[in-house]
Formats: sequence, structure tokens, C-alpha cells
Amino acid sequence: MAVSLWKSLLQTTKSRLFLQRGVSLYNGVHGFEEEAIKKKLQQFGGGSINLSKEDHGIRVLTLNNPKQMNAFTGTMMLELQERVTELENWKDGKGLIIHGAENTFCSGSDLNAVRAMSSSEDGMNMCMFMQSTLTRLKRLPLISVAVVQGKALGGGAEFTTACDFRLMTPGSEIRFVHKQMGLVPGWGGAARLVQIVGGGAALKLLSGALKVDPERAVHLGLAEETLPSSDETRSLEEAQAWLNQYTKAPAEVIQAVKKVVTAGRELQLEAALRAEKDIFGTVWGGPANLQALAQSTKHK
Ligand SMILES: CC[C@H](C(=O)O)C(=O)SCCNC(=O)CCNC(=O)[C@H](O)C(C)(C)COP(=O)(O)OP(=O)(O)OC[C@H]1O[C@@H](n2cnc3c(N)ncnc32)[C@H](O)[C@@H]1OP(=O)(O)O
Repeated sequence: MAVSLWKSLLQTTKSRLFLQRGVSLYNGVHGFEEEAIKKKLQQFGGGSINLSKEDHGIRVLTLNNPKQMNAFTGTMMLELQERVTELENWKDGKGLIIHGAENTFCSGSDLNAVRAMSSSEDGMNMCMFMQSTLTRLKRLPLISVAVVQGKALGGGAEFTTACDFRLMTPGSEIRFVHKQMGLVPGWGGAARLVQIVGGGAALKLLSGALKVDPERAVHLGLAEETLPSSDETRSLEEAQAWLNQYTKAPAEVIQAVKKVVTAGRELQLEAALRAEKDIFGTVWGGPANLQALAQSTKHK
């Protein structure tokens, strides 16, 4: 009796915690020194992470460091965390498109920062910082899609897996080059890749550091489709049209949809069911629900 009560309390707490915004994956208990790593990252500047204005419930996040093929500098890592916080507080959002500036996605960590931060302590702290930010990004109550133009390498490949979907332009590639660097993914990319393509395919992609072109990515279920255009502006418009198919409903309904899927993805069944109940409670009898009932909506 006492054990089952305790188990039930633990699961409820877990599903509640999971629904909260801004919760870091790591803290001091895990040896994470957030303020120390932020100070360190501040030393490696360049580039920016830009967030567009809202358009029909969709915003565009741009990885902007084209001089280095959009490699992630320290300050870009810090800015990404700020943009994610901004998106967590966006009440009317439905969708997010993520792409790289000047027709390429991202070539991973800035190698200059990587070289200067080669101690185990810095590596662990950077890993925990980026895992935490990308986990929050994937949990956003928005439908997110990465538009992969040019190359997504190393941390860039990992970043694409923190989106719900990937669309690739002709000639683009996703490549987990970590093995070639004597590493494995550390931004959560391996765990997410296994969820997306399964263990066998993930093992091949990581151990072979294989170039994944759009055709192979679609075949593996890593990408949804190849966009018709490789032109930067047109492919973004195509991605927007693709995303529009899934965001035609009030924001509170789209957000609830994403939340139940996130719960199903991340929690054990009983905790996911409890989370689903809580989320269901936010839309039941809500404006969209009442309107659909009043109109006797038919689903022909
Ligand atoms: C592996 C784990 C780790 C993590 O997860 O944290 C990482 O991500 S480490 C980074 C992994 N990425 C790389 O190792 C990329 C190395 N670069 C390349 O393979 C090429 O530069 C490539 C294929 C991205 C582009 O080749 P291309 O011939 O088209 O152009 P350039 O090589 O001339 O590159 C232009 C310019 O960009 C600089 N660059 C590219 N990537 C990075 C990077 N990750 N960090 C810093 N700088 C980068 C490159 O050095 C050139 O600059 P320049 O001043 O002209 O030499």
C-alpha cells in the first residue's frame, strides 16, 4: 500500500515536473556548474542565433555564423538558451522552423572553442549545457522542423534531431562525424537518433560516420521528404507550406497535441497517461472544443 502510494506520487511529480518550462536537465547534484560554463562560453564569440517575428503562429530560428559554416561558437550556445526561453514563454506559438544562414545548416561546434576547452571539466559542462538546451528545444509545445540545406555535421547533425521533423534540400547531407573526431555525440544526438531511426541504423550512421543524403534520410525515416528547391528563400517557403498542414488549429490545441506526444515519447506509460489526462483537461470545454460542438463539426 505504502509502496504503491509512493510510486504513484513519484509518477505524478515526474509528469508535473516534465510539463514545467525552463527546467534544466542537470544541476549541481550532477556536477553541472552552469554559471562557470556560461562564463567560459562567453569568451568564444561570433555569430548569432536569430528569431524572426511570428507569422501565422510560426517563427524561424536562424543559426547565423556563415563565415564558419554556421559552427556553434560559445556565445551562440548562450544565445540559443535565451531564444529557447523566449519560445517557452510564447503563448500563441504553433510552429518553429530552424535553418542555417546562407544555405548551409551547421558544421557543429566551433573548433576553435573545442580546442580551447579540451579539459574534461569543460567538456562535461558544455555537454550538459547543450543537452539541457536541446532537450528544452525538443520539448517546446511547438511543432519544430529543421530545414537542412548544405551540411549538418557533428553537433549540427545532433541539432537536427532536436527538432520534431527534418526536411532536406537537394544535395544536402546530415553526417555524424564524431567518430572521425575520436568522439561520440554529446548533445543528446545519439539518444535521439536511436529514437528516430532505431538502434541498428543509428549504430551504422555513427560507426561509419556515413554521409546521409536526402534519399537515404527519407528511406531511414530521418527526414520526412526532400524539398523541391535548394534555393534558400524558396526552400524556406516550401518548409513553411509543409508545416502549415500541421498547424491549422488554435494555438492551445496545437500546443496540447505536441505536449501529449512529448509525454508519450519521454515518459513511461503510466506517467504518460497521467500527463495526457492533465493536458486533456486544458482543452476539454475550451473555446475550440465548444465551437466544434456548437457547429456539429463533421469529419468528411
Ligand atoms: C564532433 C563533435 C563536436 C560536437 O558535437 O560538439 C563537433 O561538432 S566538432 C565540429 C565538427 N565539424 C567539423 O569538424 C567541420 C570541419 N570542417 C569541414 O569539414 C569543412 O570546413 C566543411 C565541410 C564544413 C566545409 O568545407 P568547405 O570546403 O565548403 O569550406 P571551408 O572548409 O573552406 O570552410 C569555410 C570556413 O569555415 C570554417 N569552419 C567550418 N567548420 C568549422 C567549425 N566547425 N569550426 C570552426 N570553423 C569552421 C573553416 O575553417 C573555413 O574558415 P577559414 O577561415 O576560411 O579557414
